[in-house]
Amino acid sequence: MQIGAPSLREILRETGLLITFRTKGESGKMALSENDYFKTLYGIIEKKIGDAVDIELYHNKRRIREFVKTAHKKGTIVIMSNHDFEKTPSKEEVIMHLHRMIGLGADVVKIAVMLNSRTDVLTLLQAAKEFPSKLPTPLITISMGNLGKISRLAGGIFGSALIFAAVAQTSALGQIELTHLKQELEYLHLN
Ligand SMILES: O=C1C[C@@](O)(C(=O)O)C[C@@H](O)[C@@H]1O
Repeated sequence: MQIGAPSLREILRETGLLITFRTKGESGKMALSENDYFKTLYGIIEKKIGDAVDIELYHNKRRIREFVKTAHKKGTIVIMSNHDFEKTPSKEEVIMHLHRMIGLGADVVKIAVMLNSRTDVLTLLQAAKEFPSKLPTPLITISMGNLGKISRLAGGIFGSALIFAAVAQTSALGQIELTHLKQELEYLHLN
């Protein structure tokens, strides 16, 4: 059964709802023209479908800025995201991407990168730890891949504010199923 966002809103009640349209360019299912991408995002905030909306950093920067302003006027939180499905960039690059998102007005900044070695997990956690905690902007960092589960479980200790979990189907490598994640965090006292 598929549930549309408006009825999800009713089911979730007080629980925050983040709406994401993940484009093919960032490993989603559908490629959209730049116009259609922004049209979709504006539709989300005009209809106030969610409490927060995801916008991908790689789109047109002028349009991103305009969108963020409108989203704020409509009372929607903007999570800006960047995905690298091939590699983990250097710690400096990760931090630079996060700062770019802040510069574009993001309320929450998010980066998900693919790991190719154990060192990559450490690079990402280190970037999260070094990202200035004085900034009010919450940060989400994810290492994708099986070993990246460590970053999902321990990210909070290093400054990451949110964990993505799977309910029916995973949408990224290393994503943990929700009931397992809850149990593991409770068991490890990491929640
Ligand atoms: O932004 C995210 C998080 C994610 O990249 C993850 O690694 O859990 C998976 C994406 O589907 C989702 O949109």
